[in-house]
Amino acid sequence: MGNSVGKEATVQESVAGDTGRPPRKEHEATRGSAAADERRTTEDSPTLVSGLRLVEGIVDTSGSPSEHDILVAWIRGTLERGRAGELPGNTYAPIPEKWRKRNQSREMLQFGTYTHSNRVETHVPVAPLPPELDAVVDALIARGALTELQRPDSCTINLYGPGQWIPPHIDNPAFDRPFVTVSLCSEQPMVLGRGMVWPEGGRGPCGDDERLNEEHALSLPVGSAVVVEGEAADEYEHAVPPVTAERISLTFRRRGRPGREMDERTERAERCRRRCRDVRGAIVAAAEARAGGVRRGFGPVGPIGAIGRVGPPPAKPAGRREGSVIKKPMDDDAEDVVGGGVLSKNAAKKEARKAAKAAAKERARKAKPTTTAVDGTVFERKEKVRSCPACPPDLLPPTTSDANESQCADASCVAPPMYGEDAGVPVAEALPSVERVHVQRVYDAVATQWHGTRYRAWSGVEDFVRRVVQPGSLVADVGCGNGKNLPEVESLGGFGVGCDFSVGLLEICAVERGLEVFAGDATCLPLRSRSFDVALNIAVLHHVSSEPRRRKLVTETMRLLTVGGTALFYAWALEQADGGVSGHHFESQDVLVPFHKKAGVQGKVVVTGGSGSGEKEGEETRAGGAAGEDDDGDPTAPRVYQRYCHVYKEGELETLFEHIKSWVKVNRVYFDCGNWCVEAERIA
Ligand SMILES: O=C(O)CCC(=O)C(=O)O
Ligand SMILES: [Fe+2]
Repeated sequence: MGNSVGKEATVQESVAGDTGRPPRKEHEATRGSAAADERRTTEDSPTLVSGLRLVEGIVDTSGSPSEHDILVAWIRGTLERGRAGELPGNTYAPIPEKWRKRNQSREMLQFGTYTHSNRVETHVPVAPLPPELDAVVDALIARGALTELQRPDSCTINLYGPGQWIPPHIDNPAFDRPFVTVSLCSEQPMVLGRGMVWPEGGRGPCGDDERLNEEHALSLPVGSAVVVEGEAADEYEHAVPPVTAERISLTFRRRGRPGREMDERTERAERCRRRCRDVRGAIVAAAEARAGGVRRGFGPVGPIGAIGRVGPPPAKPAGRREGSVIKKPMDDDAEDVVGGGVLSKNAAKKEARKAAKAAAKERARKAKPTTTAVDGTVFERKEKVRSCPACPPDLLPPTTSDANESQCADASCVAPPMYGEDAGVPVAEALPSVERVHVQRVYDAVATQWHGTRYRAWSGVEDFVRRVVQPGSLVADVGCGNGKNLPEVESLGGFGVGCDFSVGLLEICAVERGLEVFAGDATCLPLRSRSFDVALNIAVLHHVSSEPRRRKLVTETMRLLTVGGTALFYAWALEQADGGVSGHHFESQDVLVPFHKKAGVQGKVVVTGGSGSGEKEGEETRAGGAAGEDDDGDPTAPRVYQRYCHVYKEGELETLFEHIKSWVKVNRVYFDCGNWCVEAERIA
């Protein structure tokens, strides 16, 4: 779909105001419901919204009938079936009377998830995404509007007749970002703003705070997709002013995992997150400094669209002022709009409260010296203030004595040093060539393809995470790969820090998932002892080529934990059930397992240098072999790579914990989907 479009689609690039770069002339913007002749370009415009991208040509409008015509015919036919009561559940829902009165009476079809007034109602059945909409999703992914990881599971179809509109709202945070709206039938504007109030589809009274009057409009061409994330999704409301001609929009969203709703639990976690940010910052900064590593800020996260402010600010508010809050007429039943009326109303109040608070703070600051804590509390600077007054004690920064601790209660154990590199073994030299050539470089070379098929934590890992991670937990993912274990951690309110030696995979973690990650050797971690509540070591041990290094990896992972903290280890088993998930059969414990890189999949840049035997090995096994900077010209050519694996016999994995038994207890050993697994706890 859309691939055969003759005209080249445009993807807006970042023109975010704070970059200091002038905005590019990319797309015309129109003001609210204004006529097309009032159009201006973004070049006129000093104020920009980040987090918007426009991708044209998703649905092909050429030919007769075009893809567009066929899709529209299918939507109209489906609507008829809905009106006739032939669709399951609330796939078609009758229009609420209040909406009809305000000419908000656009009709809707919903697939995958039912929402009403912006509330997600999972108990109400609707039809799943049909193949006709799957095809649009495929086109969105093929064109890079979304990644496979962001594949939507829900779609709301809005059918607007002339004069119909959708009021300002913020899409429910239970839906992941980005979400995407595809436009059909006629080109109409979408307007973004803060504190917008549109009681009758036109602009209503706003506060006299300039920011509350901010509005930006983006014209949405037929067949295009607008991709909404970041500020555009969560800081700004969006709305569709009364349309001038029939319009159909398809809004594709992906329902986040439970816990994404703005419920009490999320807010509590958010408060804790703010308080603990300095603790986390210190740990990650230490890791970054020591590893010279890769973490958030790796680069711009894809092109960020932006549109300009259009036209002068609207007239002063017609509402009456009560204190610092503007009372607006016409917003009594605002919660009946698509959902955003509530948010609009609240946003205005919130902004006014915020302004008053900021002014009070400023007065207080001028009056006497103060310190502002991370949770926003302002303290008079009489005595030294701890920045984390209500934090659980185990989340406070380690004290000096902790920093100097001897790592192990029992001198006979292998006492882990404070930082791995304190052992005096530089990481690059310590990495055996077989691991460099047949593990690190292979993952670098196949990272994109690898990521495409492994985007979610294994269910056993997810169960463990759900059991042990609490809001505010610090979680180390040692050998984090493409970061698939950490989103669950974050959705539970935990803070994840990942480490891997494949920069190709880390780039995916940082750029696609926005995770905190750094590059390093998992047997030699630049992280402080006893600073993490939970550690994950998933599918790492089977890539370690000697028993001393396997023990070291186990020690290093356990060293990070606070006393009472737990870690989960997964490693491939020699014993694979026939037809098991991995589909592997191993002849011996130390094996090279082929990975077939498909044609057209670009490998990541390999950054590892070195001139050890590893490179030679890479050349020797070239035909079916290793990956490295010695790859021949075409990085998109199909190729078979060999990954080194040591697969574990029953009973072997737990032996790796024996040398640290005075401070580590193995609580559970089990088999899961072709892996031997250990849950271990730091007890001293
Ligand atoms: O119709 C549109 O363009 C926007 C639809 C929308 O915002 C929604 O359904 O949440
Ligand atoms: Fe929306």
